[in-house]
Amino acid sequence: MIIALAQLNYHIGNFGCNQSAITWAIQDAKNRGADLVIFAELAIGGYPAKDLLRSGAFLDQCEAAVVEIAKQCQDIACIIGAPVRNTTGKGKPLFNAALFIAEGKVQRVVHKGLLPDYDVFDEYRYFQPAETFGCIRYKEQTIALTICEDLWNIATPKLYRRNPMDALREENPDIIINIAASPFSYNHLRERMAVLVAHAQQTQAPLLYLNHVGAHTDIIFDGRSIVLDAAGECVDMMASFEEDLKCYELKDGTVTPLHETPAVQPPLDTPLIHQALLLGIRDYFSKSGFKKAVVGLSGGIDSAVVAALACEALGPENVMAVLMPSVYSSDHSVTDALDLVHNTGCHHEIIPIQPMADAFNQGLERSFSGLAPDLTEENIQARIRGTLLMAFANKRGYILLNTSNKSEAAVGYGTLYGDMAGALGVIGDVYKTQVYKLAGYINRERLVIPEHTIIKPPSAELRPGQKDSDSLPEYELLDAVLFQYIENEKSAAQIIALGFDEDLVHRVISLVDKAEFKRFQAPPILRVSSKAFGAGRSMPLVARYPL
Ligand SMILES: Nc1ncnc2c1ncn2[C@@H]1O[C@H](COP(=O)(O)OP(=O)(O)OC[C@H]2O[C@@H]([n+]3cccc(C(=O)O)c3)[C@H](O)[C@@H]2O)[C@@H](O)[C@H]1O
Ligand SMILES: Nc1ncnc2c1ncn2[C@@H]1O[C@H](COP(=O)(O)OP(=O)(O)OP(=O)(O)O)[C@@H](O)[C@H]1O
Ligand SMILES: NC(=O)CC[C@H](N)C(=O)O
Repeated sequence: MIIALAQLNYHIGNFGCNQSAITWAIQDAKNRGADLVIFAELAIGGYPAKDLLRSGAFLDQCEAAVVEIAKQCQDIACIIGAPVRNTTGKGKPLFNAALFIAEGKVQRVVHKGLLPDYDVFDEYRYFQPAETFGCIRYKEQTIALTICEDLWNIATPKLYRRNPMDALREENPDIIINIAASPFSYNHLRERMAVLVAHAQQTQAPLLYLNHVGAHTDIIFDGRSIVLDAAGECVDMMASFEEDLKCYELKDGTVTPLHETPAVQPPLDTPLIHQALLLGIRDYFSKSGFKKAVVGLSGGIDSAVVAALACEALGPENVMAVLMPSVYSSDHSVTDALDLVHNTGCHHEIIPIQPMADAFNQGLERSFSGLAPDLTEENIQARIRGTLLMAFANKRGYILLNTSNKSEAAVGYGTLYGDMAGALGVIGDVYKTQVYKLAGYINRERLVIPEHTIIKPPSAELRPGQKDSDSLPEYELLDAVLFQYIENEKSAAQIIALGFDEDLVHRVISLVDKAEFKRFQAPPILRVSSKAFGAGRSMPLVARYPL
């Protein structure tokens, strides 16, 4: 049996576009002699379709799409993920299903048993879990057909009481197929491979794992679909962050790629994050119908990295950098920013903000008489910049890219309605220390991020001689504590037990907790870690904590 894996970039709710891609893949698989073509979890409709799954019209379109696909599956079979209405009258209104289509109609509907509701996942909101599990048969092969999380109950401690593979293994499957929607995070890939290898080895059967590729606002799918042999050895890995279609022959319990398979090197974190952010920016723009971006360029590292990524993702001709010096801006603020403009080839404008800051301060003079200048006036500068950038967005149809990094977002080091403005947080899940690594990687072949931008001490330049280190611990230390608190979800006591200074840990945790109100108003952030701010870290806003 020849099996094609179609790793596609879907557009949530864009049925026309998804249908064309699926039709093309079915045709391509047929041309290559495939007997079966496989598409990802909830390929019909897209993942995560969220509350669109509550719309009858959306579900009708999903059903219509399945009918169209079935018509194309006369001389080829197909497995595809789709939401399916629950007609049992019990439980949630939908199943998250894998449809097995052959001879022009849906032959079997397999329901997902384990529904993730942690981190960014919210499947119990919509779907009823499967109660029973059984293999499907096709061309004399017994296939354990599973849907993403169905394979994930092997961690200790176990997340669920059931393990669908325990039932499926009793039928001695010839192959395990897993259709997935497994979002990228740089620290998720090893875990994913370990889960798949364990199943191939336990079942002693080859495993075909098919993932989505493409970004949907914050969530980025990396593709990297995986083929394992019955010993759990990796036979092939499909393209990273790109669409791909590959064919494999399944014969006598062995799966053989029908193409050259170059050796796969274990990927490094920084190049992966770089690729993920490019795809995140590109898909946000293309799927929302925008072409051009605007960025406030300060001469600092964060805006330089965001501007460089935007130039690479969208083309420098589609990026406008706005330089907005104030009286507190150093000379190098403008010269470093101009160097980046020169290195990337993007457009730029220089708008000094002092006249506007003076006008604000004069306007407030009477109201604030007798009160010493403080953060208020500093924040006015950040808000003038935010206002000007949004004016560019409004007048010229640009999208404003936000430049806050994860360290700042964590401790609330940013001004509401000022530098926190923007449609998409490009590096909001990248700690400051990782931003430097990203800058080094962007410069790997030629100088893009100016050398001086990289070596100078970070500063908000909102008052004379200001440095980030005046108000924050050194970033190496700050990021190490933040990682333990946010990604590893450790308590203050546990972090202190790791050897960090007690006062520092309490201070950092208190800053993080107190800044929840800011993150509620922040733009969506491209998720590249296992714990990003946004949907995957849900905290109460009005509450008394730390506990
Ligand atoms: N729990 C709560 N729920 C809802 N709102 C709450 C709140 N607590 C305070 N607030 C409101 O928020 C206001 C304070 O927030 P906000 O106005 O943003 O200002 P604030 O946090 O006081 O100051 C901004 C901070 O960000 C730093 N910054 C600014 C710009 C750029 C950079 C950089 O280098 O990246 C750093 C700056 O140095 C300063 O430390 C309060 O006046 C209050 O109105
Ligand atoms: N002089 C400026 N000209 C243009 N934009 C600015 C300027 N100063 C700040 N910004 C915008 O506000 C954001 C916050 O910048 P700020 O300099 O306060 O600290 P930062 O977070 O360290 O960022 P960066 O490393 O980009 O300077 C910047 O990333 C930039 O988008
Ligand atoms: N769609 C899913 O079931 C995804 C959950 C899974 N554990 C993953 O991230 O790979």
